[in-house]
This record gives sequence, C-alpha cells and structure tokens, in this order.
Amino acid sequence: MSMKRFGKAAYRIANELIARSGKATTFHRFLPRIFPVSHNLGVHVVLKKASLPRQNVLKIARLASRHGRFFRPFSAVIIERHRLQNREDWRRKFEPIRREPRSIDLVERIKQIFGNSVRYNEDLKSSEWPNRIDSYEFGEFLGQGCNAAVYSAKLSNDELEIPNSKFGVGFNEVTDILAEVPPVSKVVQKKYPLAIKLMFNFEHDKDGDAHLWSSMGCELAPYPNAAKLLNGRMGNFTPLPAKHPNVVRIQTAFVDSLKVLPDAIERYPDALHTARWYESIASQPKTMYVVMRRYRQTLHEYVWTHHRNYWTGRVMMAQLLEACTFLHQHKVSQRDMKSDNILLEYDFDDEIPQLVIADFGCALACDDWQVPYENDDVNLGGNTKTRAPEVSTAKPGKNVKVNFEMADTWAAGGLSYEILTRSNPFYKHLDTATYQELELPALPSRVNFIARDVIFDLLKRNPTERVKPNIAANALNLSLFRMGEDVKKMMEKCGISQMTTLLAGASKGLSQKVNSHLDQVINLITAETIMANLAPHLISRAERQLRATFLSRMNREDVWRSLQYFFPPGIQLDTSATSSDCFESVSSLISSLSNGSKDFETQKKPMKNGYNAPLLLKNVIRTDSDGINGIVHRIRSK
Ligand SMILES: Nc1ncnc2c1ncn2[C@@H]1O[C@H](COP(=O)(O)OP(=O)(O)OP(=O)(O)O)[C@@H](O)[C@H]1O
Repeated sequence: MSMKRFGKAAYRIANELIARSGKATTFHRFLPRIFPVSHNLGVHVVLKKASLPRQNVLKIARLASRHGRFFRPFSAVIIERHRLQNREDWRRKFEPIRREPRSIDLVERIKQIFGNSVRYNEDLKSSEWPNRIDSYEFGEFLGQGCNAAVYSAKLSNDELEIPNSKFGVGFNEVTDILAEVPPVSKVVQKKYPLAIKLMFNFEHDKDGDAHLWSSMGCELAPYPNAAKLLNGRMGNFTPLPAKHPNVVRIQTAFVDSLKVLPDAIERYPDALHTARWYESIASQPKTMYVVMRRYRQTLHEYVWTHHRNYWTGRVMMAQLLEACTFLHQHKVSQRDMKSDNILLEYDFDDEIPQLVIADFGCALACDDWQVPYENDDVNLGGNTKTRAPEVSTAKPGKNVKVNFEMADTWAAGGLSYEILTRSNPFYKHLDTATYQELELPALPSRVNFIARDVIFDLLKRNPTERVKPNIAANALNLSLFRMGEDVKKMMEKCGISQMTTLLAGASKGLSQKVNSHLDQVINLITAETIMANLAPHLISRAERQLRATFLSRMNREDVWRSLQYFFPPGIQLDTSATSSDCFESVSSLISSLSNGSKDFETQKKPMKNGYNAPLLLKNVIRTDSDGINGIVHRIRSK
C-alpha cells in the first residue's frame, strides 16, 4: 500500500469521525474500530480497521513503522482494541454526539461537538466553594501588587474533594483509556492548588461590606457569578457571562475578617489596621478575598527562565488572542495587559503552557467601550506603558470620551513580542503615544509569517485599521494545524485560493460553492483535532484546549477573512491545485506528525517573493543556524 493510499485512508476515517457524529450509527460502536499508531515525536494517527481487512491493517502498521522511527507493537493495538470493545460504558460517553440531528450545518455541528462536550471543555463542570476564610489553609506567598497579596491555598478540610484542581482532570475520559501512559495531570497534584488574593483594604475606618464590594468588585469581572454576588452594588457592572480557558479561573469571592498572615507586617504594613490609627478603625477589620485556580508562573518570569521555541510561542499567542476575542465579544476590557498579569500553567519545563489573562482590578466591564474623560482623575487603566495609542494620546476635556474597544487587542501585540523575543518594545524603546509603525522592531525571520503579520496588524496605531482579535486568533489557529508539511498548501489542495477568498463575500449561490472548499478544510482540521485528542501525551493540553476553543466559536465569514493572511488580495499566487488533491494532503500528515513541532516551525520558510516576504523589511533580524531557542543575531537586510 502506498503512502498516498495510507493518507487517503486516514482522511476518510477522520472525515467519518465527524460525519458519523450526526448519523444514527453510534459513535461508540465506531470508535472501537479505530486504533492509534505511535510515531516518534508526533501524534497518534488514527486508522479505522472496519473497512480494511486484517492483512491491510498489518500492512499499514508496517508502513507506519517505516515512516516513524518508533512503532508500538501491533499486539498492543489488538489488546487495546479488545479492551475498548469490552467496555460497556463506551455507549454513555458518546451519547451527546450520537443524539445530534443530522441536518445541522457542518460548522454548527462542529461548534456543538467542541462547545458542549465536557470531554473537550472542562469548564462545563461547576462546583461550590466555601465562602469563609476559615475554610482555607494558606501556603506560600506567591506575589503582590499595589492592591493585593496572593498566597497559595487549599481547603482546610483535607477530606473535602478539590473539584477541578488541575486542568487535565476530567478533561478527556477517552484519552485515559486510549493512552498508553496515564495523563500527566492525574499524576501530579499540587499540595496547594488554589491561589487566594487578599485585597488591601486601606479604609478600615469604614463599617460594613458594601464599600469593599463596590471598590474592589472589578476584580470579579471574569467571574460569571459576580453580578449575583455584587447584587447591584456596582451599578452597571457587567461581568463575563461564562468561564473561558484563557481567562483566570475565579472559584469564588467573599468578604470576611482580615487574616493577618505572619509576613503581612513586613510585606504590606500599610494595608493593616495598625496601632497608629487604631482608634478610628471599624469594629472588625474586613477585606475581600478572591479564590482562584493557582497558576505556575507569570509570562514575565517564563520568558526569562525558558528557552524560546517559536511553535510554543505561537500557541501562547493564539491563546492570548482567544482570551482577547472572548473579552471583546462581551465588551470587557482588562486595561492592564502587562506580562505580570498573564499567568501560565504547565507541569513540565518543555510543556506548552496554558495561558490566562489575570488581574482584572482595572477592568472596564459596563457594556460600553466609551469612558468619559473630563479630568485627570478618571481611571484609564493600569500601566501607562501598555496603554494603546488612542488611550495614551487622549487629553481630558469636556465631552471627551476614550474608547477601549481595541485597547487590549493592541496590548496583545506588545505581549506577543515579549512571548517571541522576550522584550516588549513598549516597555523601554518605544512610546505608545508617539511611535510610528515602521519603528516596530523586526521579528526573527524564523517566526512564522502569519504570526509576524498578525503582530504588525495588532499594533496599528489607528484602532479602526487594527485587526479584530477574532480574525487574528483565527489566522494563528489555522497556521497551527499540522496537516501536511504546509498548512497553506493543504488549503490550496482543498480548493482555497486567492480567488475563492475574494469570492467568499460575493453572491449567495457562488459563496455556497466556495464554502464547500472551506468545509473541506474545516473537516480536516476537526478530524485532526479529534485524532489529537486521542493522543494526550503527544499533543499538549494547551494546544488541544486551544483547538477546541477555536472550533467551538468559529464561523465561516470570519474564517474567510482570516484566510486573507494566507491568500492576500492583490498578489499573484500560483494555485493550480484542485479539491481532489485534498485527499493527498493528509498523506503527508502522517510524516509531518512524526516530525515534531520544532520541525514544523523550521519548515515554514518565507517565500522568495509575494506575501511571505517579511513585512518589516528595514531591519530584518535573523537567528543563527540553531537559533530556535537561543539569542538571536541581528543582521540588517540589504
Ligand atoms: N492565580 C494565581 N496563581 C498564581 N500566582 C498568582 C495568581 N494571581 C496572582 N498571582 C501572583 O501574584 C502577583 C500579584 O497579583 P496581582 O497582579 O493580581 O496583584 P495586584 O495587586 O492586582 O497587581 P497590580 O499592582 O498589577 O494591580 C502576580 O504578579 C502573580 O505573580
């Protein structure tokens, strides 16, 4: 059997994974007929045995072993298959997918699969957390800012179960059974899995809780229950309506008596009710506590302690943009987007971190992007160095309003620089109020062209020209798929071209036909994601979650707009591929999967002419030959 046919088989099976989810045929009966084949660094490639006689399966297995340096013995595959077939409870696990009506549009069905299944989205699980400080035991000090100190914590009663204490727990039951090794998240448990933010109350002379809720309530913008908790004490405060994997996870918040921890006098004496003004303090000093999931590190610490890998960087960027997309969709602006406020979670140093936006103390969440700016006392958010140009150039005056709609999106551009090069140009070199776009430092040439162009578009001075976060996130997500050796070629083989991208917005009949090409791409992407989910130890949690997030929110119109990053209007492209070639693209999936993420990044060399040429031609930075992790050597282009 040729490699080409092997690829075709994989494609058909993958395609069926999606198609069957809407058919009467039960998914649970289909799954036992697939099995994973291990590759050296890559991903399990799932093949269906059903339509292939046993000899063929063996042939495929042998073929796979030749294309990957490591192959799990076939006997193990057989054993695994038996194990699946003998498990009665498989039926239950696929109930939600089985019940999907058949007639639903492909994109809608994919959105439902990824949005409504706990398997792909642990956020659907919810739990109750105690609202008394005595219920928690404090651990080490984690950090402090101007408004609060943060400590690790756990529930004091050890008997109590800690719900969702790790990202991976309950993330994907299927993988627990299919994976050869138990998912890491089940093994590693933190002793103190929570982080409690103890807010500084500088107004101990005030009685009651109301002033604490109203002055500190912004912290709760990412907490969907906040509106109920605040009970109208913050006027038109509109917190995020749901949890998001890339937004800090707040478990609960409450006001209780101030707990004076052993290091408090040394670290934050001003926030304590000291003898100095003892007479004026209220009867029982209180403050607000925010109980969060504990993360491992800030982005700032991470970039200085970890080698750079541009693939990892791109996954982190995409997560950041997914968070911005979610905030933007719900008219919330975090307004303090610095790398100390981006938190990361990972278990191993070489694991791609899960990224969240944290610290909403300066957030704007009132269902309106505009803030009246009549005088200097108005709060325009956090650090001046990370304010978008339209904010930093605003001058207070009568009827002046500052629009924050695109402020976080702009800041994500600076943070992307930090992710990829360690340094945010706006911390030191450039002034947000006066910089010119041409002054933006060039990125290393090995940074993928989509990431590079997206960053440039995020940092447009004019907010109306700036790329919307969802379009930027889509482009990055698309660039991260591993189909074949080149995502763009894969798309071309599915029939996407400069022409189809242009036609997509044209008449309905026409765009329906054009959309069928896009559906092929989406089909492949979804299939690859489902397959990836069956190999949790080979694709990072962060990347799987990112894919699920993207697929659960995408729509065709936005995807077409994002495709302009791959097929920009006005530049001649050679796109002779037909949609039938689409099948072939998957044949290279197998070999590319076995190459590992680093190689993917290095394969994406910019084209000699056309769109892939670096946009920032003036000052191209190149890495040395093995510069993927290291310090870059700057070479001026001629
Ligand atoms: N959930 C968490 N898990 C782990 N560490 C955290 C968590 N939340 C905060 N931290 C740590 O505590 C530090 C201070 O937290 P935070 O930025 O929320 O405080 P702040 O007083 O609001 O800061 P700022 O002065 O920026 O307003 C963070 O930089 C981070 O190092």
